[in-house]
Amino acid sequence: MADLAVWFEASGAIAGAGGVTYAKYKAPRLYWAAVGLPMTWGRFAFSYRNTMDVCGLTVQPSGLRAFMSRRVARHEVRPVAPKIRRVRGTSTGLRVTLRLPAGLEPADLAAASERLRHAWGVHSVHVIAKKPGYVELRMTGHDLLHRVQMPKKTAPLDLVVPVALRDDGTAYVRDYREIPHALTLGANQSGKSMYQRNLIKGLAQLPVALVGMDCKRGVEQSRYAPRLSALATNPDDAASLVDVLVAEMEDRFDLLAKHGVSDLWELPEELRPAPVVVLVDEIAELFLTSSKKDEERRERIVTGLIRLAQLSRAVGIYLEICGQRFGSELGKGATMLRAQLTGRVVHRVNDKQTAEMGLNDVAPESVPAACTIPADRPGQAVAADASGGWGRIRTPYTSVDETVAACREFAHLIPDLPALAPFRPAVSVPAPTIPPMPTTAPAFP
Ligand SMILES: Nc1ncnc2c1ncn2[C@@H]1O[C@H](COP(=O)(O)OP(=O)(O)OP(=O)(O)O)[C@@H](O)[C@H]1O
Repeated sequence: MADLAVWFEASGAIAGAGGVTYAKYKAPRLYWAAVGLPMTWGRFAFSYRNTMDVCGLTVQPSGLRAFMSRRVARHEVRPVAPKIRRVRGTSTGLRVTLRLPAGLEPADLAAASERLRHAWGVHSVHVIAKKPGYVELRMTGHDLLHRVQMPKKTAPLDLVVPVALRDDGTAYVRDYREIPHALTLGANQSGKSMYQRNLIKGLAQLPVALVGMDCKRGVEQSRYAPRLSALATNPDDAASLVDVLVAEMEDRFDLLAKHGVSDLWELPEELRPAPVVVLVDEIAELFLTSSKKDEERRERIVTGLIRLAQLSRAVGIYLEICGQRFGSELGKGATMLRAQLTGRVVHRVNDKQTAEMGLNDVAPESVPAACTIPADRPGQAVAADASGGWGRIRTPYTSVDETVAACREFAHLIPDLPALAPFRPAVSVPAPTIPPMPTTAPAFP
């Protein structure tokens, strides 16, 4: 009888351990909520003081404090660690707000983040400077970019579009008012189109005009035609479209001058023209030339794009440029245009030089991260901007059908911009579903 009880206990324990291991790999969120979070919280609380000590994240106490400790409390003077202000568990990790003592700065904690992650047994530790004197440690329990699940309550709003997930569990958003122009780079099959697809799905829901330039005969963008205000599918049309956009920009500046304001957003709402987002699919196609005539066209396009990139932010025209490479090999004007595109997203690249083209001028320390994106992680990228900040992101998988459905659903949001009307793409109406032929003759009464 006793043997039977031991056998039941042992098999129960083995089944439990098996279940926990299974959950760890197959249902990491569940595992984190049930096992990972309480264990990590406990380990953090128990070892915080010592970990800070051994990681060199403490400072010598001030003279007064040392005096008080020795004379009043009569105990040994200990170095001072950051004070814990708040600890909060989330569905993917643990967040800790710390008050820094004088002498420590956020960069000190960021430099020790690899040591902290090992000490507390978590997947990653990110250090975010919240306000002067405070930092937030964002720990994640597992690799969130393995299977991307966007945080709840992320929806496009104003001119902010959630496009991907950051590896600290927050949403990576494309905020056009903060970073007006951006460049997305990556090798073949690295996930550039998926990035654009997520972006278009989000932008489709906002009251903005979407302008496509896809000189690969429109294979990528023509399916989004129901929501596009304009589409150019060859370099000649692209040149004319760029001319129209430059003229639109000049008209908008006239409008600003007439009302004595310097920015589109300062205009009263009823007078404010709709923002325009220009999505260029493969930038190299606009730079290529094979004859003298092509060179004139290229000059027109490049000069127009540079003017837009330099001036159009104030009038609500934004550039979103995508390509495999974007360097001086594209010829005159390429690096000048690139310098104006201050938002950067670099997917897997074939060579270090491409990563440097995308990141060296904004966040050079992120180049190694872009060079080590594995080939089996399409959609993963390094996102950086002119503030010097950077991070790892990955887009969620979004099918073409989902984006096309969003374009159809929000087709009524296409703003009225007469200048773009000649470039409005024809929308193919889906063929009506014909009911199958009856196999037997209908029964007549
Ligand atoms: N975030 C993601 N999650 C899962 N699969 C993805 C993700 N992003 C891209 N993929 C897949 O990777 C493949 C390549 O993606 P995509 O077409 O976006 O790459 P690309 O860089 O545009 O390629 P190309 O330059 O050859 O057109 C596709 O099969 C796509 O479904």
